[in-house]
This record gives sequence, structure tokens and C-alpha cells, in this order.
Amino acid sequence: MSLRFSESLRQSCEVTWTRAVEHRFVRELGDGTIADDVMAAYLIQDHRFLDSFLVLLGAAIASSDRFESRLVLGRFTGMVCGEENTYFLRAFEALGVDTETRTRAPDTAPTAGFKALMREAAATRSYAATLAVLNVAEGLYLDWAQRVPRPLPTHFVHAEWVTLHDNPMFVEFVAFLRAELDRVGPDDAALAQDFFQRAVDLELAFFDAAYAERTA
Ligand SMILES: Cc1ncc(CN)c(N)n1
Repeated sequence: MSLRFSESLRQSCEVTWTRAVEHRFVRELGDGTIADDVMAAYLIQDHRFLDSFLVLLGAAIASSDRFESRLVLGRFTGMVCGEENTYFLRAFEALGVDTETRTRAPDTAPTAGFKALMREAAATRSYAATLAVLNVAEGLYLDWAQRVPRPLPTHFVHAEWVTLHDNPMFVEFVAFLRAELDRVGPDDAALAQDFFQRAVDLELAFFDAAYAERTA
């Protein structure tokens, strides 16, 4: 049986992908020992990530060739705008991160890079390019979330960040993204490979930055 296109992209980035999903951030989040300032620094940056992520999802909706795909992407976008955004606001409150602190913290280099990459993928108007980045952003997050041992830590800031990325709806969405990339990616293989690889590099750098910056 031949290798799925999505899997061939993942395997081409195996070393960096594995370093990201086995990152210290994931270990400490999973056992609830992550320092509050690291979690806060990460969430401040990740809330910034969300805006360009919505641009990317919007571009995927606009560039998709199928109504059925637009419906799936649209439903997921609704969840990000609702449940996921609300999680950030509740987490900031619990961690004592006020709006001024959040606004004052500058973008880290990986945040700036990720925002630029997502907007660049959106600007290509290529469904394959948007899918390549989405497959990393969601596929890599599902992979680490599924590796977190159960039971989950008791604090909702930790536990919910795992369950937002490992629940039946999310598993189904990642399977959809993979199938879509397998379907349209081979016709735009070089473009998809380039965006996929850069996104994996940024995921690892994003976790590293939470420890380097501690901006909270
Ligand atoms: C950096 C990053 N990458 C991916 C995800 C999952 N949407 C996220 N929240 N942040």
C-alpha cells in the first residue's frame, strides 16, 4: 500500500515533529507541574496566534473546492471563536493575567513567524497550502494531546488545554484535514511540503519560546 501524502509530509519532518510532541511543555502540562509564568507566557502568545489562525481557516473555507468541506471547516471555526477563545479568557483570569499585561508583551519570534506563515498560506489562495499548515497546527496538537497520560491534571487551565485538542470532534476534524490533504495535496506537492515543513519548525520554536520569554 502506498504512503498517504499527509503521512509522507509528516515523515519528512519526523525529527522536529517528535521533538515538539515530546517537548518539556507537553510533559509539564500533562503532569500539572508547569510553572504559572510559563503557562501564562505560552497562552499570551497563543491567543495572538488565534487571530491569524482564523484568517487561515477563512482562507481554507474560501479556497476549498467542496461545499461539504466548507461546512466542516465552518463548524470548526465556530468552535474556535466560541469555546476555545473563552478558554483563553478564563485561563487568563485564573492565572492573574490582565489585559494590560497581555497587551504589553511583544510577539515572540515564533509567534511573529507563525502569524506571517498563516497569512502567507492564506494569500496563496491555494487550498493545499492552507491544508498543509492546518494539518500541522491541528495534527501535531492532537498527537501530543493523545500522549498525555490520564488522568489529566486537576487544574482546568492544564486539563482543558489537553481536552480541547483530544476529544471526539477534534479527532474527527484532524482525520478530515488529513483526508483533504491526501486528496488535493499531490497536485501542489512542493507548495504543501514547503508550508508543512515551516509550520513544524515553528511549532517546536513556539514551545521553546514559552520557556525563553516568560513574558507574564
Ligand atoms: C502554536 C499553536 N499551534 C497549534 C495550535 C492548535 N490550534 C495552537 N493553539 N497553537
